[in-house]
Amino acid sequence: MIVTIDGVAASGKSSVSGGVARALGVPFISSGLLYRAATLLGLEARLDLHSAPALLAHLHTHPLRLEPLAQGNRVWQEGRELTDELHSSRVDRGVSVVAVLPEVRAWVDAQLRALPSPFVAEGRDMGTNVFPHAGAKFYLTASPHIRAQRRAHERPEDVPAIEAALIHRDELDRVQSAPAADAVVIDTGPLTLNGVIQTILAQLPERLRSGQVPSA
Ligand SMILES: Nc1ncnc2c1ncn2[C@@H]1O[C@H](COP(=O)(O)OP(=O)(O)O)[C@@H](O)[C@H]1O
Ligand SMILES: Nc1ccn([C@@H]2O[C@H](COP(=O)(O)OP(=O)(O)O)[C@@H](O)[C@H]2O)c(=O)n1
Repeated sequence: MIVTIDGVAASGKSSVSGGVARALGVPFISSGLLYRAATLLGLEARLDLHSAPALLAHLHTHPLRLEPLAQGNRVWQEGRELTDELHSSRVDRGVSVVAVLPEVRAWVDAQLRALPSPFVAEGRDMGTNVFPHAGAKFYLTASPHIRAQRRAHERPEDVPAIEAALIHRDELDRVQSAPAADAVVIDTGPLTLNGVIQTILAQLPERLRSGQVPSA
């Protein structure tokens, strides 16, 4: 069984998915980390981030591995852990350029679909494109200002600069960020993190909530 939690940048996808996954006793998958890792490798190798052939050739010679641990996902490039470097402002700025490339999206999708279920998957297109047959789908939103206030605890820039960057990234990500028609949309603005987690758990089918998560 797969639960998808999509949404806009800094809407709480990763924190909420972690809480929901822990409550269900399953792993969660942060798809955005693969886009971030591809971007980091591209920046380090001074590649043109608009060039899918250059990026994919580099990814083939420098394979990435997503480790979907319950306490937080990690990304490895062979023996090197990239996780701590994936949330820098320079990766934030480049990632939407990389994520718009269909060839890169196909590369990420193939890695995600190869992971064994059950799990909670979070990102932009988990419920629409990657796992359209998921057992339950959610989509998180919040105003740009609230999201910038939250992210200000995690970035060196001030709230107005973060808000402007989030609005810009929302626009670049717009195509792959549409909610699934059958997703439950949750405005996280008035809710605490735990409030969002409980809202989702309360809306899951009973067979999932009871912790009896089937493997397919
Ligand atoms: N409902 C909420 N209320 C308050 N803070 C939240 C809420 N949801 C998430 N946060 C905080 O906002 C920040 C961004 O959340 P995160 O899970 O990284 O979002 P995303 O994965 O969508 O980018 C984190 O510091 C997280 O603790
Ligand atoms: N399923 C996904 C996940 C992320 N992404 C891209 O990866 C970027 C980073 O996503 P993320 O979920 O790690 O980070 P935030 O947008 O939550 O800050 C997004 O801005 C998108 O460009 C995507 O296109 N599709």
